[in-house]
Amino acid sequence: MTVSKRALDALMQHRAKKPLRDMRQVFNDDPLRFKHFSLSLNDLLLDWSKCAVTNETMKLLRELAVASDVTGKRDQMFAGELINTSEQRAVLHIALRNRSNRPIRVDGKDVMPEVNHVLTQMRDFATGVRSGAIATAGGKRITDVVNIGIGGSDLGPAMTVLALAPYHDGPRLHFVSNVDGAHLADTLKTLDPARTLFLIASKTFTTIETMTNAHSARDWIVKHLGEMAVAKHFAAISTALDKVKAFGIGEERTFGFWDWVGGRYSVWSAIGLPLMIAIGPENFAHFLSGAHEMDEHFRITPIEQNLPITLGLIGVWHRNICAYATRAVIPYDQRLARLPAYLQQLDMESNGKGVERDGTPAETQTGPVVWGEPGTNGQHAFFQLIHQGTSVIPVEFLIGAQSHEPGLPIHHDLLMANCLAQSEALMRGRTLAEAKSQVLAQGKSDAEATRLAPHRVFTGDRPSLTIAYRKLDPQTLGRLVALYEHRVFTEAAIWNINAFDQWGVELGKELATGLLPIVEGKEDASARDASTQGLVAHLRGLR
Ligand SMILES: O=P(O)(O)OC[C@H]1O[C@](O)(CO)[C@@H](O)[C@@H]1O
Repeated sequence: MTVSKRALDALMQHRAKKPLRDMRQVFNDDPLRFKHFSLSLNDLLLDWSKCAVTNETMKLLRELAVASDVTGKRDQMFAGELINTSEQRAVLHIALRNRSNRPIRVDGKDVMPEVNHVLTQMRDFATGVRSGAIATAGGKRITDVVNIGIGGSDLGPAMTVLALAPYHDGPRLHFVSNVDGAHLADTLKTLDPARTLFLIASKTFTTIETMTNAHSARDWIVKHLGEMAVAKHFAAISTALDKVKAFGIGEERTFGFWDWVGGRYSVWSAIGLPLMIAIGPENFAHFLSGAHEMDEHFRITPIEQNLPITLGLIGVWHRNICAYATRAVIPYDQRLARLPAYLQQLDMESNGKGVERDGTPAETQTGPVVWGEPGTNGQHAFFQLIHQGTSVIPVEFLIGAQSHEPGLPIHHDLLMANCLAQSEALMRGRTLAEAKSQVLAQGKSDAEATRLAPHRVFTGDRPSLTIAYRKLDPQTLGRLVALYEHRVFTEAAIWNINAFDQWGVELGKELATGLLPIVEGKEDASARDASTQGLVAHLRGLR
């Protein structure tokens, strides 16, 4: 048995002793509970006091972190070691926001000069587009920028552009990701080709969705403005510079990055160009600084005070010890509406793994299902199940103290009150006796109250944690995203899995390639399974 397995077993035995039963009582007994189970980095606070953990739990979780060598693995990442072992790659998104400029080496070579070079190239381009100095083929100002990409080449910029809408003073941004022609068609309908710039974002420049959308966008420009216009209406972001060239995009409009940047960790690279165009280079630099601040915290802070490590340990507690299969991320911040989708890729593509780093089957459960929607909307949809359903779902609330809407103060007060009320309700619950007296207070008979009360019982003791910050500004967003990245890292380190490959997306891609000629009617489906054959026949019959 490995050391970390032993540490997990110790946690299992600890929980079997039911260290905490009634969270209401726990809070009554310990007025300092919030103080003991919260941490902060400047104004960013993590409160996990409403999770069913004790000092002993935290001690055992920290021992698990030590047994799993979380800090040793973290140091390997920061040192540029090839920790993505199935692809023999370093993992250095932290270099992209290394505002200290401390040398970071891969194979002995400092990557910072290249990182800074691309940042300068991005800044010049973004400034030119924003000021009008970089214009379209007809000399017109660019009013609309369309990012064509998918996965990490879409979610990062799309999530952050929405999150930082109050700082958006550049051209309008649009995001096309789905190969469904509806996505591109609906976007193009709103645009003037003479004023539109396309950014083709693809790490590999081979992703079928992106390349199909890119070619269709190219056809649209050629149809309206002619072949010569392509050079002025396209730019590319990729690690595959030869493929970009073959597409017809010039070197001066190509923004590179490197194989040590994973797609889902790439918003800090040139993939963040749409964000920089939207909010300007200075605000983009604040976004990077926020992440760098979290990196430094993660890199040097002891486990006990380390926010990402603590968040990861709580994740492991819920996933492995309490056996909760999912976790919900509920930002009480409408502009973080795409954060759950972003975190789904970050978390589930990183930690949805069935084998350990050496290829042997994982010894424990790995990544949970991550899902969510902004509050308060979620309250009127799925919160019923979170409060009274038969599955326990740990919730992660995010809330800012200040909004960007000073003219609507009551809205933010209501938002905060709702966020706090939800976590309180999950923790406190409502007993049968309380439910019954509530019904009685409404003037119902005792018999009626006895009949209705069970429907109004909330078991309580449902775990949630809250991440609170001053305001969703670029710096804060940078900190938040980096916090979640390092949380995913911490969990992967404990599960001993490689968080930086994604072989699980390959099979579907390969089969789609084989199915295309069948869907097109160029090949027959007889070699496929009966279900696939039946579906092909049905769909083709309806065409
Ligand atoms: O940027 P690319 O190479 O087009 O890839 C897009 C996405 O596809 C994946 O490789 C698989 O879904 C993601 O990891 C990546 O973010």
